[in-house]
Parts: sequence; C-alpha cells; structure tokens
Amino acid sequence: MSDFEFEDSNSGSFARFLSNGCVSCQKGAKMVLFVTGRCYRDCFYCPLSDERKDRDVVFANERPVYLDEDILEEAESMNAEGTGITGGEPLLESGSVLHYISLLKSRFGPGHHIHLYTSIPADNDMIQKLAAAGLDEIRFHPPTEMWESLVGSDFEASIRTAQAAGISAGIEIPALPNAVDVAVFAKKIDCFLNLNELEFSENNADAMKEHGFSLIDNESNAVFGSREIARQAYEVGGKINFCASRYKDAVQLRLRLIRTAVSSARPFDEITADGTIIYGKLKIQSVFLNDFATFLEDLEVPAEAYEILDPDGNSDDFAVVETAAGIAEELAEIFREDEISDFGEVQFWLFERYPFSNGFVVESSRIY
Ligand SMILES: C[S@@+](CC[C@H](N)C(=O)[O-])C[C@H]1O[C@@H](n2cnc3c(N)ncnc32)[C@H](O)[C@@H]1O
Ligand code: SF4
Repeated sequence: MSDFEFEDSNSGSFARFLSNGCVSCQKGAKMVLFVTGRCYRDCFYCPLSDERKDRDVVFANERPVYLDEDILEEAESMNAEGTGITGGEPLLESGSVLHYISLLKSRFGPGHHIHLYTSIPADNDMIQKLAAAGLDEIRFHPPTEMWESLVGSDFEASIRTAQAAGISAGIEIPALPNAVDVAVFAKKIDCFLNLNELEFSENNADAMKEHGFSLIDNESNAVFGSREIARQAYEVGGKINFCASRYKDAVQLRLRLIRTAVSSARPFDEITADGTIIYGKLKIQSVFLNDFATFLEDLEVPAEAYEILDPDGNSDDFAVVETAAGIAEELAEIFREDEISDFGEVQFWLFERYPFSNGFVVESSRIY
C-alpha cells in the first residue's frame, strides 16, 4: 500500500491512499471476475445489466465462463497482474469464490493480487477460509441505512477480523450523501475508503431520477454532485481514494485493452492508442487460395505478415486472408492498377476491432 497525494485534473480522481488492488487496477492490469449476478440486496443505484442481474452467471472480463480454463485464458490474454472478484454478491457463491482464488494463485503464483467486493459482513469462519485461499484484499459495501452507525457493527468486526488474518480490508461505496459519515468511521478504525463516483446505468436510471439524481452532462454517466460529496468526505482525512467515472473509462479500460492487444496481437496487427487493433482483410474464393498464396510469395510478402483463415476448406466458399493494413492497401492498389482478375473477385477491407477473439468491430471499410 502507498501513502501519497494524487489529483488527476483530466478525470477528476483524487486520493491520498491507494490499496495495492487499486494500484494494479489503475494500470489496467486487473482482470474482473464476476461471480453470480444474484444478490440479496436491492440498492436502488445498482448498476448491473439485464444480462447479469439475478442470473447465476460467471464472466472473466467480458468472456462468459463455463470452465476454469476460460478464466485462466482470459487472465493470460491480458497478462493480468491480479483479479478483482465482484458480482452481484460473490459470497452467495462462496465455494466458487474460494475455488477461483486458489485456482488463480496456483496458476499465476502468490504475486497475482486478488481483491473481493462484498456487501456481506463475512463472519470469522469465512474470513479465515478466504485468507487460507490467498485473498489479498477485501472491500465491504455496507447498506446506506447503516452508514451513520457503522461503529460496533458487523462490518467493523469483519474489517478487523480480515486485517488480523492478514487481508488488507476497507470499504468501497458510491459517493452518495452520508459518505462523510463513512469517512469518519474509516478514519476512526484506520481502514481504507474507496469512493466511486456515482454513475447512471441503463438499469438504474429511473430509480436514480426518482431519488433526485441527474447527470453532470450528456457526455458522461457521472451523477451531478457526487464528486463534491467525495470532496467533503476527503476533507475528513484518512485513507481515501475517489475513483472518478471518467478515470475508469478513459484510463483503466484503455490500459486494459492495450495490455490485451500487446499480449495477443499478431505480428501484422497495428495497435492503436485506444487499445484497438487495425488490420487488413481480403475475401477470396477458397478455390483460388493456393494460387493466391504463391502470388504473395512472388511479391515477397513474408509468411508472418498474413494469416489464411479458411475454416471449412470448402472450395465453393470465400476464405479470408488477414494481413497488415498497409499490405492490404498496397495489394488493393496493385489489383486496381493491373486489373488483376486471376483469382476471381477479391475484396479488400480495412478493419478496426477490440483486441479479443471475435472482438467488437469498431469500424470496417471496403477499399477495393
Ligand atoms: C456492483 S457492486 C458488486 C459487488 C457487491 N455487491 C458490492 O456491492 O460491493 C461493485 C461496486 O460497485 C459500486 N457501485 C454500485 N452502484 C454504483 C453506481 N451506481 N455507481 C458507481 N459505483 C457503484 C459499489 O460500491 C461496489 O463497490
Ligand atoms: S449490494 Fe452490490 S450487487 Fe447487490 S444490489 Fe447493491 S450494488 Fe448491486
């Protein structure tokens, strides 16, 4: 853990303390492991999407998880330094949480930092199990109606038990009115307090409006006034980190995409500053593939500069050759100028997409 003063004028984040989990999260180096969308609470501000809320699903980042291997592959694909376990309420599936902690620690070693979000004040037995599995950090989210009366509560007991068991423990809540009371409590018991800028999501928008909240502007999801509440809480002192909505989107997500792109890009993929990849795509009738490969060899295009994707090898179908954007552009130019027709109809495209397998396509354009 580190003590310092941090103020990011671009995003609006500020902190005088960052837990180790936050340090790797800020680098975009944490995988998000979502363990069950079920939750026994009903916070009006809960941001969960329909795809996840109340559903017994597991996701590693955006990848649905059916097998342990899905989690390990996702962590490898982004070269993760650690994992944040969230939900729903992950401790409703405590057996899975313990299993995943052990799995990640045994594959990636004790240095793979794992933190857990929970709204349950876990009892001594559960804390000992989490510690034995290797959990590094736990962040409790007490219900808003308890924020003024946390002293002597089960949450205080859980935080103290976790700290005694060697788990770094604190509180993480959205910056809603009364967060100042939580700051007073956190300072008193000397635990960290992470404040999230309150955000609108598709599913909580109606409830947020009913509670009198509005957006800062039309370009962000952040709630008007949440940052000012966090600032008041910050003035209380103590180990506080305010994570702005823009910081999550603009910095953490972008850095995670870049990490994923760097570890999974093919030699010819171009990685953009946003972490997307750009490449060229040629669509060609499968029957002409062998001749076309010879044509590329004659042009001295190196083998590592393209990849042939012909899934079913059916000669009636179109196959795909993916290559560097620059090579696709040059080939398109050659085909156009020389009016080449030896390979049937060949289409030339440029693609930009997220760096996951079958990642969302940001843009595609046909160049010839
Ligand atoms: C969605 S919860 C899931 C884990 C667990 N149920 C909990 O509440 O901690 C994960 C984190 O999101 C934060 N959060 C919930 N609603 C939010 C909102 N509308 N805006 C910003 N953060 C929110 C919570 O404070 C919590 O730290
Ligand atoms: S405790 Fe967490 S998951 Fe459950 S309703 Fe509240 S914010 Fe949503």
